[in-house]
Amino acid sequence: MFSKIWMKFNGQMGLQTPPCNKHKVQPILKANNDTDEKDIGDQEQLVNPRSPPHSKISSDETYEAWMVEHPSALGSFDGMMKAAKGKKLVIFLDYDGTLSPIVNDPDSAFMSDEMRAAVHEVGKYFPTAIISGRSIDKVKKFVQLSNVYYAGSHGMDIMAPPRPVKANDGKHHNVNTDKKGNEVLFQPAKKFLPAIQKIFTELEKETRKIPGARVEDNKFCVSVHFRQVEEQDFKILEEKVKLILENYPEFRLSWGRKVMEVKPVIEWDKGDALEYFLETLGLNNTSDVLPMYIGDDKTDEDAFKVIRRIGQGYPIVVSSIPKETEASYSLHDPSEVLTFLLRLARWRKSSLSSRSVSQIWHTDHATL
Ligand SMILES: O=P(O)(O)OC[C@H]1O[C@H](O[C@H]2O[C@H](CO)[C@@H](O)[C@H](O)[C@H]2O)[C@H](O)[C@@H](O)[C@@H]1O
Repeated sequence: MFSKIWMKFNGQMGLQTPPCNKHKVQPILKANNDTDEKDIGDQEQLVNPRSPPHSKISSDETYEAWMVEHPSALGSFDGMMKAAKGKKLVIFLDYDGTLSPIVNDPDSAFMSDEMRAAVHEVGKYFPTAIISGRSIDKVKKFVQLSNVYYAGSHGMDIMAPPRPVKANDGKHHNVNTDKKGNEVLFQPAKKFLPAIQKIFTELEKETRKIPGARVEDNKFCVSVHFRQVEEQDFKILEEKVKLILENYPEFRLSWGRKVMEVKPVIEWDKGDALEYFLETLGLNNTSDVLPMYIGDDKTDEDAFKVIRRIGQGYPIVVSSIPKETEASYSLHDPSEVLTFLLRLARWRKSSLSSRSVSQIWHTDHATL
C-alpha cells in the first residue's frame, strides 16, 4: 500500500514543529481523553455549566498550558510560512468541526459562504483535498467546490486525480481514469459494501425507539449519533450497536464527537488517504513537499501521525479544549480556520506572480 511505500521517505527535512514541540508531547489532561471508548467524546463535555466559577479559570489556564505545546497556527503563521518558502504546500482539510461548526442535526452542518470562498481561494493556489467521515457525495454537496479533491468515508472513498505513469512501452498513460480520461474512485473497502448496507438497515431498525438516536449512511461506514440522546439512554444505545456488530466480526466500532462509527476492519484511514493523494499528485518522495492537515476529530489523528512519520509538514488540530493530539499546532474553532485559510491564500497570492501560480498549482487540477 502507499503508506508502506512512503515509510521509506522518513524525516529528511525535519517536521515543521514549533520550537516547544520538538518532542512527543505528554497529554496534559488525562481526565479528558475525550473520544476514547465509551466516553461520550465531545469537546463541549469539558465545560460543565454547573461547575463553580473557579473551574472556568482553571480550564482557561489548562488551555493556555496546552497552547504552549500546540501553539496557535495563526500566531505562528509567519514562522510557518518562512519555513515553507520554496516548498510545495499541500492542504488537507477535514469537514465537520473544521470547515463547518458542530450542530445538532448532521444534515444541517452547512459551511458558510465565507468559508467556501476561503477554501476556493486556497484551492486556487495549493493542491487541496477534503478528507471527511461523510460519504463523498454528501461532503461534495456541502462543499460545492470543483477545484478541490474529495475523500469520503474517512478516506475509504477517494476521488483521485489522474496520475500519469510511464508504461513498459515508454509511453505515459493516465491511471485512475476511465477510458474517457475521467477520474475514477479509489475504494479500498468496496467488498464490504453489501455488509455495511445490511448493518445500516439493522442499526436504523434497532435504534428507532431511542429518542434522539440517529443513524447516518456514510457509504463505507455508518455513524450512530447520540448528540440528541438523553444520557440515561446512552448505554442502551451502545449495547444495541454492539449486539448487532457481534454478527459482523469484520467491522469495528470507534468513537468520535458524540458519534459511534462502524467501519470495516481494514488498514486504511485518513492518513493513508493523505498519502494516496500525495502519491497520485506525484508529490511524494520529494523533500520539498509540506503536507498540511487541519482537523478536529479522532480520525484526523491518523493523518497527523502520517505527517509526523513523514517528518515534514504541518499537522493542525482544531480544538477549544486541551486534548491529547499528534498535531503540532492548533486553531481554536472553525472561525479561526477561516482566518487561517484566508491568510494562507493571501500569503501565496502576494508571493507569486500569476504565471508562477499556474506552474505551481497545475492548471489541470484547478479546473477539476
Ligand atoms: O471527518 P468529518 O468530516 O469530521 O466527519 C466526522 C463525522 O462528522 C459528522 O458528525 C459530527 O458533526 C455533526 C454535525 O455538526 C454533529 O451533529 C455530530 O455530533 C458530530 O459527530 C457526521 O455527521 C458524521 O457522519 C461524521 O462521521
